[in-house]
Amino acid sequence: MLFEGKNISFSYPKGEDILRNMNISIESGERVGLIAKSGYGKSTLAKILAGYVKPTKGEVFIDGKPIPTKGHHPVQLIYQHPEKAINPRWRMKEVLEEGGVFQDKMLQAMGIEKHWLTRYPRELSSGELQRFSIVRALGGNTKFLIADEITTMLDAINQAQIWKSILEVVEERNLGLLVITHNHHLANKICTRKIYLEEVNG
Ligand SMILES: Nc1ncnc2c1ncn2[C@@H]1O[C@H](COP(=O)(O)OP(=O)(O)OP(=O)(O)O)[C@@H](O)[C@H]1O
Repeated sequence: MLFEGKNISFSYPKGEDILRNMNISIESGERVGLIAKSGYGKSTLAKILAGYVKPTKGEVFIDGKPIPTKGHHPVQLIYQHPEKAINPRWRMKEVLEEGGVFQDKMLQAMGIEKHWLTRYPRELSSGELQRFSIVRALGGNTKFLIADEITTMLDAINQAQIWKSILEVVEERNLGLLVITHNHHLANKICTRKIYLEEVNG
């Protein structure tokens, strides 16, 4: 499968253009690092690619067709701040079910303890919450995964463990992965290709 953002431009109301005619493409099985300095528009691009925000110009395609707006979105975004992406009124089991049926082995791989499932988001740390948003994003219909600075709140050991588990799933299911980061070391370790947003933004 081929995932493409074509001629994407974007500006927030009353703001200047953040993205200008930029193009990006990712094939299944590729792990692409998207690197740019803070405030350059990485998270904005992530939201556009995952269908949360409509670009001012341009479109997002899978295999040459616009992505359907209904049903499970094949491109799933994991945010930097999980608390912004999780309904505070749901217990964690319901949060996970939003992504479809989840497997026990995924919970284990992400280091999620069974008794956390009956807790509310406020009863977990950000690192623990992030593990849930990763499992939710890896629901069965996901074909491409966008990880937007997802492990910045974790210590080095947990960061390595979580990335190892994500990469196992990505490889097993031949998913395409976009890793948004300003950490060159992480990108070098994980990615098969790197894109510098400053270079591709027109
Ligand atoms: N909802 C919004 N309304 C107006 N401006 C916004 C909004 N969200 C972000 N911006 C501005 O758009 C620019 C790009 O923001 P974005 O979050 O995409 O950058 P980023 O590259 O992901 O930054 P960081 O690495 O610091 O997370 C920033 O200057 C930001 O202040």
